[in-house]
Amino acid sequence: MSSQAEHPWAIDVQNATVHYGPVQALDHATVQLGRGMVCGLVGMNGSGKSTLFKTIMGQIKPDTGSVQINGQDPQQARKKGMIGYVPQNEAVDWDFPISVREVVMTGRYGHMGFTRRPRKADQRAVDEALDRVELTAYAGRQIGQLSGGQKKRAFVARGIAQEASIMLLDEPFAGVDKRSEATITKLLRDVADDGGTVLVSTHDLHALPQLADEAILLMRRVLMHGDPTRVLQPENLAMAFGLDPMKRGGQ
Ligand SMILES: Nc1ncnc2c1ncn2[C@@H]1O[C@H](COP(=O)(O)OP(=O)(O)OP(=O)(O)O)[C@@H](O)[C@H]1O
Repeated sequence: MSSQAEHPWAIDVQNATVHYGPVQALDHATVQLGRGMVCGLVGMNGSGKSTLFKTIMGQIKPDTGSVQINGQDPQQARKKGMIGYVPQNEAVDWDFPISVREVVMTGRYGHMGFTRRPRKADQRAVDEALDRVELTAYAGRQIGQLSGGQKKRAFVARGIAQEASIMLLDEPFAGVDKRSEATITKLLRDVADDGGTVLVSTHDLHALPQLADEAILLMRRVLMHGDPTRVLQPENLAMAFGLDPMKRGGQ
């Protein structure tokens, strides 16, 4: 990671504005994240969280501003396998005929070259990632034939096998059992402890201080970015949600 470490920010989004036709999804959003940390991304439905992820991955080019990943163009960074992504459930075709193991193996494509033929190191990385998310016994199963929590863990395993230094997770705790939540939370901490950068959107505000070192409150623009406990102060949540969502039991 020496060349990456020369750049002060792993994720550097400056003044990004994104429109879908007439809908403005991001409004001059600036997000700068360092290494060795987990950052929670909080905002109501439609506040631009998924759009921010797509912008960081280079899937969307903002109308204004700039995006750099470890000092590089985001599309290049993604091609090099720097960014692991756990999508929202809705963004995945769960009927696709692919096994859990094959999904995790797609994380190794960046390591394989043109042939995409897995070598021993790739097989080992996939085995280890499946073990860490406790899905070894489910490796041969079609990806749709897993519980909600197991599906999320499979995509987290893909990011681990990829050895991505940046992990983006879009609501990994939605519809997830406690065991999966604990496993995923621990793995994200491990990624951060290894010097990685984790950005995770969540509606579980109660768990945020345990999960994250920093938090971002998004409402098309960044309303606040800082210590999770400070960001979660009722007056800040009222700005982002209209009323105190902690009293509504999350969301
Ligand atoms: N492909 C699209 N075409 C048109 N509008 C879109 C598209 N994707 C998102 N939007 C709109 O952009 C805004 C931001 O959407 P986005 O999905 O980024 O929000 P979000 O915070 O991730 O929401 P949620 O919590 O519901 O997942 C919303 O108003 C949404 O309706």
